[in-house]
Amino acid sequence: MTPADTTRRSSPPAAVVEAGDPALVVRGLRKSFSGRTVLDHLDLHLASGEFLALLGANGCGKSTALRCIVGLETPDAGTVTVHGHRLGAARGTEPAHLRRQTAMVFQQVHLVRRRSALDNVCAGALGRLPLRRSLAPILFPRALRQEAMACLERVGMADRAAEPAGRLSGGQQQRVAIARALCQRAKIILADEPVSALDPAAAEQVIGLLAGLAHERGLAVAAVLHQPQLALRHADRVVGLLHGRAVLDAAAATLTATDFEALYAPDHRPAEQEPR
Ligand SMILES: Nc1ncnc2c1ncn2[C@@H]1O[C@H](COP(=O)(O)OP(=O)(O)OP(=O)(O)O)[C@@H](O)[C@H]1O
Repeated sequence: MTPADTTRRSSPPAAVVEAGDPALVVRGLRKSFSGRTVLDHLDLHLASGEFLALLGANGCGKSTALRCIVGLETPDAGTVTVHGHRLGAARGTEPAHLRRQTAMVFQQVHLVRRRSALDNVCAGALGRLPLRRSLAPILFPRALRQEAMACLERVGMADRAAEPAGRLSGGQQQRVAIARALCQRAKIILADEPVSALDPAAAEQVIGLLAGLAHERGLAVAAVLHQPQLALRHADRVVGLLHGRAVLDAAAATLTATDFEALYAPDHRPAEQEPR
């Protein structure tokens, strides 16, 4: 099967179409590092209520795509539109409430290990707290603590709220990181390999949780995965990247494991390029 054979442009699920404007639209995203093309006119869209799995071989540009979308990298070209608002290429210029609409969850959870799970979740709201309130956890308002506890409840971690994050298992820490994204009140969650360090049961739980947040809360959720079977079980739609381009974009229900072979075929792995 050639990469072209894997290309399927299908409509998103009916519920997604009814949700109206996509939460996130990426058009023509390009990014090079030292003259080496990593993203090559990448197009991507994500609707509210949709759980999208982003797959592809090591080095095909998945993380770079998410990092460009949230502004951790500056794309060379292309546009990112969040809920109808086009974000600037030089990020940080858009209103803070727009920036907060998108939260990123990483494989490395970036929790403060010695602080409680609850404090870590409260930290998701720092961007909307007055500065003096955000300086010390003891100043977190009561209402915020209640909201953070509700977020922990949603991810099944309320009973560990007082536990230092560093004492939790990898899967539990990942769930706390997702609760922190909820406390940010993000409408879009982008998860970069959220389960790569987890055992199969914990991975299933975390991916099921992300899918649930999309389907039950109407969040737009995209996760980079290295497990096609997880994607097939939980995702509404799968996008496959090859050399920084989306070569597969199809409803998960229409795919089988063989549809992913071209993404991982050795001769299709990113080659060392001559700088352009
Ligand atoms: N800041 C950077 N500077 C230079 N090169 C980078 C930088 N970030 C990423 N790259 C390169 O861009 C390419 C794509 O990296 P990226 O992390 O996006 O791939 P990926 O698809 O997420 O891979 P993996 O599945 O291994 O995490 C790689 O060759 C990587 O070395």
